[in-house]
Parts: sequence; structure tokens; C-alpha cells
Amino acid sequence: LNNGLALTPPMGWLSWERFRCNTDCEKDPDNCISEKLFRQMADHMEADGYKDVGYEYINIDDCWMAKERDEKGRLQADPKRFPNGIKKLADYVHNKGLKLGIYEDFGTKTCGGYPGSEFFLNIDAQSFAEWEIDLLKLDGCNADTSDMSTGYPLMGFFLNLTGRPFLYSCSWPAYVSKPNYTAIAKSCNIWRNYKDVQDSWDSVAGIIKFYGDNKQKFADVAGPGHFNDPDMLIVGDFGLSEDQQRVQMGMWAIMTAPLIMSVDLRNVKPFAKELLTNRRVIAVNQDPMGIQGKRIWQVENVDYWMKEIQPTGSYAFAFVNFNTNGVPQKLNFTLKYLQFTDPAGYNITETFTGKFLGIYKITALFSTSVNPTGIFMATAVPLSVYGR
Ligand SMILES: OC[C@@H]1[C@H](O)[C@H](O)[C@@H](O)CN1C(=S)Nc1ccc(F)cc1
Repeated sequence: LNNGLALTPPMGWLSWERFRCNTDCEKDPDNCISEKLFRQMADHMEADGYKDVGYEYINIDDCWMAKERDEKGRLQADPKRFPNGIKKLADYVHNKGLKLGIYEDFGTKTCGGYPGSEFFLNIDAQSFAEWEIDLLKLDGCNADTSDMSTGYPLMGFFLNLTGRPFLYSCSWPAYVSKPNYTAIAKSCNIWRNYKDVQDSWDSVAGIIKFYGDNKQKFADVAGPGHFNDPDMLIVGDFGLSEDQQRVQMGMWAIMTAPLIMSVDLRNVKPFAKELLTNRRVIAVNQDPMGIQGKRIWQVENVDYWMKEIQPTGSYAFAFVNFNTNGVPQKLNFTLKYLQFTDPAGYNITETFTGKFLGIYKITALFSTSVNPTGIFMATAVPLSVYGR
């Protein structure tokens, strides 16, 4: 969507994967979907260095609403869980230099059963503008999918009509069988096109496979202002090993995906915090060209991916080992086989550590080893960039 937003993949936090639809603030006051939770996440985004490396949006997902609209048909936050209302929460978040996102659904009800937006698009857009919201995630549960090609652009129109800029996140392609990505990219800044991420390696591996298969060539549609969204980062949660967390962080960088954490920022393990704020990995994700990386080949359950980055002729590249045979996989390839072409050679640096690995001619053999369900990731900058 050409609204000046999401020129690089948005970065932030979203409640859903880690906090779901927990509305029991009596029994579980620290983890229920409430204004307190989002204020605490905003506090940690700022205080713990996430904002410093680019994380910007605090996003409310499903289950924030009261069960009924008010007498004027307007949405209202659950009065017990959001006693001060959404506008006050937006003020709080804005005072920290962050932005606030909210959730609705193009359907009669949200996935969680709360009031849907389908027949209230304009009035809801107006509410979100009054509340000074900065991002809308519009989900697609409980809707006639044949209405979506009208409904999603129409909500974009109403958001635009308010005069307030909104980063528009659409779940539209995740709900239709043959998405028209050109139409979607015209109306949306980011769009979910696959299953919800769950807190497991299988879920993350499945999403990487879907993106590697790249059916209907959705990778080619990505660019500044319009990105494919493979769903939230679950780095720091419960289901992934350290290697697997590195896989998700590295691959979301190569896939040029929104970096939207869903983790309890009040207690993130040092390893996960390091990874989530790794400036070299974030730089690959935030490369100004906004090109989405692609899977180049698969050999014995190892994926090889590469993403064009600046300076011109440079690449971020990765090997992901999907084997679970418990043995680190040794890999030996010429850079030629990795599709590097500059005869002057390349400066190769490992991404997670920043370790300089050497200067390689394209006929040279590049050797590394990748742990099971692990990743090797590096950047290759052609020597010609240094004027040699
Ligand atoms: O309720 C909202 C929740 C989150 O927003 C996800 O990111 C969205 O993809 C949708 N969503 C859920 S659980 N959707 C859903 C997932 C499974 C299902 F059988 C019916 C609906």
C-alpha cells in the first residue's frame, strides 16, 4: 500500500501467540488481555533496548473488545480490562515514542467471537482514528471470502478517509484459496498468507517451507510499503531450542518479514534478548531495497536461501538444516554453486557473531557445518565494492 509506511518490514510486538484470548483478569491479572499488559510491554520495549534497535509497534490482537457495541454502534474496549479506554492507552504508548496497533475482523465476529467489523467498516475506522491508533490488523474469520476482495480495499479506503496514517495489516490472502497478490499489495502494507504460527519447531519449519515453495510467486510482490507476513516471532517463548530460535530470527530476516515479537518482555532469557536485538540480523531484515529472499535449492533436507542486500551485488545467505539425525551437517560448496558471480571475490562475514570468515574467490570452496534444526547465516560483499 503506497501510504509512506512500512518502507521496511514493520517491527514491534503483538499479544496473540504468547497471551492469546486470556480475558480472566480475576484469576490471571498479570497475563490477561488488559491495558496493564500493553503498558508493561511498552515499558519494556523502551527500557530494555528493543526500541533502540527498531521495534516500534505495540499491537493489541483479538479479545480486547466489549462483547457489544455501544448505543451508537461504536466499538468499545472491555470496560473492566481497559478501564481508561483505548485512547488513553495510545497516549501512554505515544509518550514512549512507540506506536499502538489494534485488531478487528472483516466478518460478523472476530475469531475469538467479539464484534466484527464487516458492516461497520467506516464507523470503526473513525473510532480507530479518534483513538489515535497507528496500525490496524484486519483478520478474516466469520466472513464470506468472496466479499474480501471488496471488503479489504474498502476498509483501506475508510482508514484513508480519516486522514490519519494507518499501517494496514490484512489477513486476506490467508483466507482465500487463490490470492491476487497484486490487488492485495495495492491495499495493504503487510498481509498474512499462511497458517498461524504456534510455539513449535514444526510450525516454524512449515512456514519456512511454504515461503521456500513460493507458490504463485508471492515473494516477487514484496517491496517497500508491501510485505508478506509469515506471522509472529516466537523467539523467547517455550517451544524452540536455541538453534531453532536462531533459525526463526535469521529466516525472518532473509524472508524480509515483519519482525513482530510475541513474547513476555517482562522475562526474556538473555539468549533470546540477544537474538531479538541482534543489529546485524535486523540490518539484513531492514535492508532498504526490501527484496524478499528466496530458497535457491534443497539438498538432503538442507535449504540454501539468499537475499540481495546493499551495497549492490551483496547477499545475505543461509543454510538451514532440517535434519533431526542429531549430527551437525558438514557443507562444502563453491561460491559459484551458491550463485555468487563476481570474479573479484567476496568478503564473507558470519551474521549472528559478526565474525569475519575470509575473502573467497567464486571458485573457492566454502565450508561450514550446520546443527540439526539449525542455521548458518552470513553476508557476502563483493570486493569490487571496495574499488579493487
Ligand atoms: O483470534 C485471533 C487469532 C489471531 O489473530 C491470529 O493471528 C489470526 O490468524 C486469527 N486468530 C485465530 S485464533 N484464528 C483461527 C485459528 C484457528 C481456527 F480454527 C479459527 C480461527
